[in-house]
Amino acid sequence: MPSAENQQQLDIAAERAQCTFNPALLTPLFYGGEEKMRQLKKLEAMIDSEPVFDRDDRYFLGRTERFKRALPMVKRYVELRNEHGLTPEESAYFKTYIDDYIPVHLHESMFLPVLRSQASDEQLKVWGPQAENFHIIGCYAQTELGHGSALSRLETTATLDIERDQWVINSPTQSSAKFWIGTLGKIANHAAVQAKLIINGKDYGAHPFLVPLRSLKDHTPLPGIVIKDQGPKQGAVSMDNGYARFNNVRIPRENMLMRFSQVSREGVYSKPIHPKLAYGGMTAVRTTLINHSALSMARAVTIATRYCAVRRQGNVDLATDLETQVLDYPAVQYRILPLLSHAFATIFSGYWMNEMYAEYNANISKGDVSLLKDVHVYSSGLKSYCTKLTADGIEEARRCLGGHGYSMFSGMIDFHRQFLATVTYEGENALLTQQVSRYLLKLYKDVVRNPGLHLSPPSKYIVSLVDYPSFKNQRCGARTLKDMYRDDVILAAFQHRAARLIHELAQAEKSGAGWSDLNLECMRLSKAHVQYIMIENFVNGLEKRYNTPEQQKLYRAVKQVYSLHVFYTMETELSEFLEDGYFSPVQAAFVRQGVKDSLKAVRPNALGFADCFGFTDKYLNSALGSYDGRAYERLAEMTEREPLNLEGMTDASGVVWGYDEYLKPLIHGRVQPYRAREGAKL
Ligand SMILES: Cc1cc2nc3c(=O)[nH]c(=O)nc-3n(C[C@H](O)[C@H](O)[C@H](O)COP(=O)(O)OP(=O)(O)OC[C@H]3O[C@@H](n4cnc5c(N)ncnc54)[C@H](O)[C@@H]3O)c2cc1C
Repeated sequence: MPSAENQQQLDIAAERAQCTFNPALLTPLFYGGEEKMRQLKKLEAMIDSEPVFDRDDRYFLGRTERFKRALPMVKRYVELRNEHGLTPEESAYFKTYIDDYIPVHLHESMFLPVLRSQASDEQLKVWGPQAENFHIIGCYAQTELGHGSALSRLETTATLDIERDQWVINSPTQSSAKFWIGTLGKIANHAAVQAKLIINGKDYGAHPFLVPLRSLKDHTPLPGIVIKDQGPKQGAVSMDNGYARFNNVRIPRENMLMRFSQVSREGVYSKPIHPKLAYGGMTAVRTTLINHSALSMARAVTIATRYCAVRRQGNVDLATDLETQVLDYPAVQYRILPLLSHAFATIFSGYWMNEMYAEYNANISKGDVSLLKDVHVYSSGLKSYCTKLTADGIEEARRCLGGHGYSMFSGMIDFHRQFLATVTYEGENALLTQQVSRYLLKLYKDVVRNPGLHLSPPSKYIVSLVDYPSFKNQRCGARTLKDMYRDDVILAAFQHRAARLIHELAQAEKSGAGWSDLNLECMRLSKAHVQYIMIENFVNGLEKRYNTPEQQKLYRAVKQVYSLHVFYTMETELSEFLEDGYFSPVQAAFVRQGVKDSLKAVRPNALGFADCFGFTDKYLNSALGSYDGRAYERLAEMTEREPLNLEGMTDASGVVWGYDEYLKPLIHGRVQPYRAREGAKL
């Protein structure tokens, strides 16, 4: 009988042997295609060979140490980027792979996109090269202590001094201090500051201004600016999120970012062609957060699947005397395998969103804003849904690891803490659902007025509401469980549910409810609409990429994951399919059976799917989720590096620091014995 350690290797090998497809064929999907994958894998090898990015002792470090480690990483990252001429995409991947939120992250992910999209061509000519080369290191300063989501209530002001041709930046109150600004606390020397633009006492609302923060000569904060790191946080440990207040800080008029709105030398304001253009940078980041969600979910699934395949616990097989692999318990499968299906659903929607964003970007440079609303709404809806799904999913996957999931060595905790902030930044998730719903509601009203109105494909289903009496009588056509697997049946069900929720929101509004009273309706509707889009993107993406005769094995395997995603999502939202009679109780039972059948179908390939994401062991940094399945050995190896076990905290004979002073007196009875207080009951 093999030892538990050897059994783990046997188990992982047996899991690989039963996979019906070659996982390596799927890996390019998660890296943007074959060619890109090759490049990115080369990049990973380069990073792994650089000691400065070593992560072996990361879990033992506190905030100050992590920040100190991050600074050499920043310098080396920029050196390598320049030396190898990394593209923006490769640079972004570089920072993903080092897996620490280094303090210049926001310079490239937020400040530069804002600069590129909001500065005029002339401004970009001057600032662009300086920022690209990290002479200017920037941050994006929108949020204030008092207001984040309510942009119209920001208090920081930029008042035009026409005579001196300057803006005067002020934070008049404590609540107007900029807060939460990544890269601001210690590193940035410039900020793109959102401030209320004021000319001759007239407030034109928030606009972006380029404000120098620190001297380019010696990095000292400039006069009139109080600037600090804001303190410890749940995650983003190495990032210097910061606080800043401005007291009559003067910048040239030309430091207003003037691509979309301008102010002339005479103080004349010209407004943008579309008010939402000022927040273009946020849309770009929301789009990238969809792919980031997919990869983060995939990471959690990789660790959880591998560990649950080698962890044996409970029921014993009398023939082999082996306990059951925990991945064979339906209750474990039900918590892990749907997460795998969500990772696939999210990556397909990420590609869909990337394409839409690229088209929008190309159009906008020609002054065509026709895609702006779709891009804004779909990036908001998907960001809101996918980041929540992933934040919750990682935690669920961690819990599936039992006690060892609570150890940092599981590799689940550090990256999860970092991920958690995505539900809040770039638009608080619950609030984003209002924007999606408002848009759908408007489309509905427009299409009722004009049934011939052109609707973009993801919202075409709204037309079905025009003939409401017949919409009301729509019913799901599935007669058997097999019917329930049909794409037309599935899509019709999700379309009907979303359309019904639009109608209900419209009715609630008509009956006089204020917008604030409709928060829950908005959350429900946005989720329903996004779930529909994700399923449509999943099925389309799969057909587009893998439906050739040579790829049949792959196609069949991923199609089972697709079915799991569909049935699991339907089951989670079952009441919304049942409440207007669209599903019958029999069809609801089909859905539940579909979940069970899909779990069974996906189970043999679970490890193949975990492998297909292509994560390196270095990146996962997990004792439990490494490729070779040696979970117990790695867990024990990692404890060797725990500082409490090392010299300084434990002496050569194994005795802990402080023993003589604090423990010996207790153990040797040199502390007065316990005596109960008089009258106290024990
Ligand atoms: C790690 C991290 C990094 C960040 N980096 C940056 C950065 O670099 N630059 C920057 O400018 N900002 C940054 N932020 C700030 C972030 O963008 C804001 O925290 C976010 O926009 C939410 O705003 P808030 O904190 O004011 O929350 P609030 O708006 O106060 O929200 C609090 C609660 O109230 C609810 N709520 C608020 N308004 C409504 C409403 N009208 N209807 C219904 N519910 C409502 C919200 O849903 C939420 O649950 C960062 C935040 C974090 C956590």
